[in-house]
Amino acid sequence: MSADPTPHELIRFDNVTKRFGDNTVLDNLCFSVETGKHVTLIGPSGSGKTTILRLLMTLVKPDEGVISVNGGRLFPADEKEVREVRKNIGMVFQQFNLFPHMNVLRNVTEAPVRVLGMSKDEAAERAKGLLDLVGLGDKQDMRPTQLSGGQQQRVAIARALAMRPQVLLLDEVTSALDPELVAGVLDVLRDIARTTDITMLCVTHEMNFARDISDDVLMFDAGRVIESGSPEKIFSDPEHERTREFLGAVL
Ligand SMILES: Nc1ncnc2c1ncn2[C@@H]1O[C@H](COP(=O)(O)OP(=O)(O)OP(=O)(O)O)[C@@H](O)[C@H]1O
Repeated sequence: MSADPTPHELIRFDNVTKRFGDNTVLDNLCFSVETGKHVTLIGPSGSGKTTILRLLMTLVKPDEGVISVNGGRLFPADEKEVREVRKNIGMVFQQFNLFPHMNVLRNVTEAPVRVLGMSKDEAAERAKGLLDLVGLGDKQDMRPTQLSGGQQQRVAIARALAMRPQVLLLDEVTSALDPELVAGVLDVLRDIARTTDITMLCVTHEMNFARDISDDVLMFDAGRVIESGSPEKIFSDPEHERTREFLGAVL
């Protein structure tokens, strides 16, 4: 298989292997995500889903293989190329990791001003639009500690979007939230999926959410994609025994 992405492929993993010591977490993994699509990774705990997102954020490096994003290389690549390619990628983590000493508006404007060189006025104007989008237009002067976990996570979503990424990585973004706060965050993400053209790659245990927003669902097991398809196909008529077992346990 050629390691060059086609024009429609925003993300491409070619024979990517990642080991932690003796533990082969990703095993010659191949998959791609087309521009504008919403793709969800599902699978048992420890199957390597979060590791995929961490590779895309360059928080860890693969041992072998090629990772491409938007036609550029993340691996193997020199630092300059990695910096350029990384600008296409935003991520929301389980923990919101907001800057506690900055108010909500500044949390959203800080990176566009510092990293993209955006003027403070332009960054503030865009941030206000994004805070409206996540339902927090009236909270811009608050500190993160004055907000609920769900509100903090919505600020983290606005902060990721403020960098104008082409792809948004979502790593179990509701798993640290109290149950009553989950729906508000997922509704915001559903809106973003519906109203923007951003590409999304999600790891989630929220199967109804996955069913709602996904164009494609990839089922992982032991570091490989064992089955992929539309949510209708994967959730209603899975082919693989491991997928049936997994869905039987979580649905
Ligand atoms: N920094 C690390 N050092 C050592 N082992 C690691 C590290 N990060 C992940 N692992 C191991 O890699 C495997 C895959 O982890 P990963 O977090 O990608 O799985 P996951 O599918 O996202 O699981 P979960 O659904 O529980 O979050 C696990 O066995 C984990 O212990």
